Amino acid sequence: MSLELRGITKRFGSLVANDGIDLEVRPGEIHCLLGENGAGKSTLMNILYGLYQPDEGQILMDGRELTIGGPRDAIAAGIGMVHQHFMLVPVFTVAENIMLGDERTGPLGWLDRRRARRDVAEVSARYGLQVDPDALVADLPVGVQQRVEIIKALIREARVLILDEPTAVLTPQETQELFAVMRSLREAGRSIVFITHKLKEVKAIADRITVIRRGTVVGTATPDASEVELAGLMVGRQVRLTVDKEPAAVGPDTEPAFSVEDLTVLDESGQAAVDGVSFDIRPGEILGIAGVQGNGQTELAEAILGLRPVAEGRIVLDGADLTGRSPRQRLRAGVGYVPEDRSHDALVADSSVAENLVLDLYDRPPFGRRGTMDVRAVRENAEQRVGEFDIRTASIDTPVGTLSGGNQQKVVVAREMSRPLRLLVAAQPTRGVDVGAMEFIHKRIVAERDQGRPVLIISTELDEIYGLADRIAVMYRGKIMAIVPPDTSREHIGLLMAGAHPDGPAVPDDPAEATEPAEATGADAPAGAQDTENAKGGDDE
Ligand SMILES: Nc1ncnc2c1ncn2[C@@H]1O[C@H](COP(=O)(O)OP(=O)(O)OP(=O)(O)O)[C@@H](O)[C@H]1O
Repeated sequence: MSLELRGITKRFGSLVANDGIDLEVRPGEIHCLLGENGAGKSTLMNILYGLYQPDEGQILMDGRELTIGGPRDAIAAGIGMVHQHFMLVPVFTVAENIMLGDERTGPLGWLDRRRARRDVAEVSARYGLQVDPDALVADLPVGVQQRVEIIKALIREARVLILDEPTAVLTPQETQELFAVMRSLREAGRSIVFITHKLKEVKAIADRITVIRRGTVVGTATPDASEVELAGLMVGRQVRLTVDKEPAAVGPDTEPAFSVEDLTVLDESGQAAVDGVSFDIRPGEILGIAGVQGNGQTELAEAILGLRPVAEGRIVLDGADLTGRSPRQRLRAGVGYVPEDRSHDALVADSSVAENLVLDLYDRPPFGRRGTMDVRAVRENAEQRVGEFDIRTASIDTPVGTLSGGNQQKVVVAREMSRPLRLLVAAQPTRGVDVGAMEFIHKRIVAERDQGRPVLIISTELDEIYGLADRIAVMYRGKIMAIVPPDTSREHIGLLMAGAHPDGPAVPDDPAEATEPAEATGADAPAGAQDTENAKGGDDE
């Protein structure tokens, strides 16, 4: 089976999202679609899956033209798609979700259930996609939910599978598991179109690479191209893939500007998601929080912003206790916040780019006064930010929800980093942005630090933590395992992330038995051989 897109053009008003794109997907290949934010990748895939109709162009399967009026036609033609935001019903089981929308299914009778469970078991076994058909989707980690989506597509006999930034929400371990599944699909002769911004992933898994820029194909590459070459092709200029920064200019005796003291935060079920966490950040210093997703980082950030109640402990900025204050008061106190889930927590999809760039600032100078917005000031600000952060949008009046994922992220970062800050808290600050935008955002974060601000970066990307952090705190099961210097080895940090003290036994579940992190690992010790030694020792075990 081979799939061909010929001369695909798609316009949204005056904006040409796809401009005569040709793409050929061969049987049994993993074809990477690479391109800067807003290049038109998702648009092209949405056309292939029937979600958008092209203005021009053809789609051919084995030389025959297809008419794809909607996803139903795409599925019938053997095309499956896994979106970034899953389309699963959380209160249903895996098997029930598989049955939904399947034309063979009646009113969810037991015969259908039995068949769905059998289908899941069969596809799971064939491609190494382990899933319990009776599990409730709501109880499954993101990586497993994604697997359910893949199984759903495979049961509908997808021969071409579209994966649009599937790894953006996965842990490194889950990414490796996904890659294993992708390889077994390739071996079985299925084709995969894979979109990602992570060049290491492209090199690890792609058979062929097509690069798109501003709606047109600008080149193709093979996985032996270097990351620098791929980055250059993507954005059309040289990109620095490492963060350029001097060590922090703060002495160990500098008074902290921001402190979290013995903080405990509960999750929805009343368990301690953040469990007695303490740390300080000095002015002009970046503290990076490393950890596998789901170890309390989200709750920590939300508590700092006042979006989640604090059960115990204090949050102090420049000597003022923020603990009891509302989120609005904290933002006004100079806390900048880039949340991990931008569409949920940071943007109003139907409001314009310009409005989103002043979301909580519109009623005070310089953007307004006593509840009234100064439209001219808001527009001027938007024009400036759009230029400065290279936000690709048809205009500043465009609803932010129609921007590409990476450009939505740039709107959030632009807003949060363009006001007078006394603390910056950024969770997954570069999620979904291209290498060029990543370089820029990293530079801005370092500039914020260099102006004397305390900065808290939460990231599941260890490369990002290493690139930015002056000290690294590792979180595991709601606790900080240790705070270590930035030249600590990956092995050492990896062990801490997995809950093991590199020079001791795993952390006991009973907090009463837990050793103080500082004692256990020499946290806060100056950078040096000791930690590397520990790491090696731990690795050998
Ligand atoms: N429904 C829509 N209405 C208006 N404009 C749209 C719509 N969907 C996409 N666009 C525009 O089309 C262009 C291409 O967007 P697309 O989402 O395809 O980019 P992308 O390459 O997937 O980017 P990213 O890497 O940021 O996800 C963008 O300028 C976007 O704003």
